[in-house]
Amino acid sequence: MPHRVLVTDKVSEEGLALLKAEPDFEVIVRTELAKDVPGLKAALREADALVVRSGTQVTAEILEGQTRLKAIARAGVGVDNIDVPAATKNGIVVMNTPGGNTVSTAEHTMALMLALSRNVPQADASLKAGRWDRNKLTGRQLEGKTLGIIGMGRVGQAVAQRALGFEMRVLGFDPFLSAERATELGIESIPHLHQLWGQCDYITLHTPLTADTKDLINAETIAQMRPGVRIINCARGGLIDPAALREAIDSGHVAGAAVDVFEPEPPPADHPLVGHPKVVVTPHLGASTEEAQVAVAEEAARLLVDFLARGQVRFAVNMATLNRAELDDLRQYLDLARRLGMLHAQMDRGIIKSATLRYRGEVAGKNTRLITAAFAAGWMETALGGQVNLVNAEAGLKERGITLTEEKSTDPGDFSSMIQAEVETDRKGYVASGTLFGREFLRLVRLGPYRLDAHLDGNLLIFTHNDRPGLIGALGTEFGKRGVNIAQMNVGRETQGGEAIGVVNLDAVPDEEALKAVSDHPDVISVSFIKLPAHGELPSWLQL
Ligand SMILES: NC(=O)C1=CN([C@@H]2O[C@H](COP(=O)(O)OP(=O)(O)OC[C@H]3O[C@@H](n4cnc5c(N)ncnc54)[C@H](O)[C@@H]3O)[C@@H](O)[C@H]2O)C=CC1
Ligand SMILES: O=C(O)CCC(=O)C(=O)O
Repeated sequence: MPHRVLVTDKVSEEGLALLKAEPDFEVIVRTELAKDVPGLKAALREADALVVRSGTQVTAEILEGQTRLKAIARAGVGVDNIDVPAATKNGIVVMNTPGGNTVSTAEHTMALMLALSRNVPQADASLKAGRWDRNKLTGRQLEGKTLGIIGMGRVGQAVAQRALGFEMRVLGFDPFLSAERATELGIESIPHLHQLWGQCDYITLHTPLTADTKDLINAETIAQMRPGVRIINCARGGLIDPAALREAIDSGHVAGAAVDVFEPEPPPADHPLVGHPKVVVTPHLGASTEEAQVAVAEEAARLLVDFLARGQVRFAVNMATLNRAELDDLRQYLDLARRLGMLHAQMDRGIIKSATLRYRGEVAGKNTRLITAAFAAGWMETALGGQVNLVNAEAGLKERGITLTEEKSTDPGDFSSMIQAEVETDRKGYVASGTLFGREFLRLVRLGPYRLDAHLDGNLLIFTHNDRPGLIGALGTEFGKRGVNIAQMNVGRETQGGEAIGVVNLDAVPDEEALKAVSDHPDVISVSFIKLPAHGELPSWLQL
């Protein structure tokens, strides 16, 4: 089946051409679905990936129960139009294309700053209306003025460089802006936002919209600003309380504003800022240049080709970056951790509270975060089936209040690599450890207090028992009578004649009667039947 990519916003032809040129890709452009929730939901049931800009709202309702959809590529930076937690919950990777539209957005910010300072839109409108209003339209120079930049990421830094070219004094506020980087850029780093407001002639916003940045510009922060300040927003509409800004412009405290972004988009006709004579507005044009649109569309296309055809994850906002080589290197460990998770899930030892993954030896030097995620995926797979994978497993455990902890030691111990998973429940903790023999064979080497060497695949019958002669033979007879062949058998004990554990790999699933016959044996203490994937059988998220 070809990889089907659905595109619901207008993206440049160059990006679509890259996707269409791939041998096993089918591209369907349906921009009318951007505003059609039931239509989009239905179309996604038949799609492997979705490409959007900011026009499509990808809500939890749309993502719920999507089993074929694997990836969403945002041709742009902001993913606030995508419900990322809902995507994570449904195992969908969300990727964006940072960088491709940085310069365009920074240039648009400068264009708005200049237009605002020199009354360009008002002058244009007045001359076209037949007036020659030279006296009314006197502006201000940027040179020597202080610009405050909130959000010193890609766009913020690009704006800083351009503003320095206009000989402005530039102040930057960003929790991730170090004093060294600020010095390198030639700007001043402001440690606390409250120190920035009163110093600026211009304030420009370049942060994402988050709970912290929502209504960052409000009546209270505006009151701390210098009279005559001008405000520019090319980031997200929700960063400004529009009613508060309008009031401050009307009172003269704020000299004017330039706004490219709104909440919602398009803004309603009675939006407090849109019709105001001292506000310059553009319809979310920051990234709308030929160059930026080609760059982000091509990058989005490359992200999807890399992901769907080559198993490489780049610029994911809800998953650790994983490339093919890393996946190839980690695959056996991921498989081992997943099987340990599946084993724990089926042991039925009370209500799960937490798990600790201990990595020893060579594996401790690998990307254990992913291996832990694979354990979590295996752990929840029995309960949640195919809905769970590397993207959503850890978040799924967190949602359920279960904590995952990692411990690492490069000391190899008895094996060159060992993964130990200890699960704590309301009853007691339980440990299972696994290792790799060669590159291919997954072994269970510890279960509870017992050392073992059991195959970690297929049908496993695990039974604790009194270490007495005759039990193993009796068990073989019971299974033999029912035509269930024993493929492997492994026994572990702490002391001769004490309590012991047996792990039997069976060629077929034993029926209830066979299991009952085993548990009824006077020397058997407990019996668990565990179903693991066959040797070499991988879930789709490990087959990329
Ligand atoms: N108008 C348009 O067409 C475009 C708008 N954008 C928007 O511009 C914004 C910035 O984009 P990029 O620079 O590419 O993103 P970025 O991720 O490179 O930079 C964002 C910066 O904001 C900082 N930040 C987060 N919370 C903050 C807070 N409370 N106070 C101060 N700084 C904070 C982060 O530390 C980060 O350095 C995003 O919201 C993006 O969606 C980006 C491109 C085009
Ligand atoms: O797709 C667009 O033009 C919007 C770009 C944007 O806002 C972003 O990249 O965050």
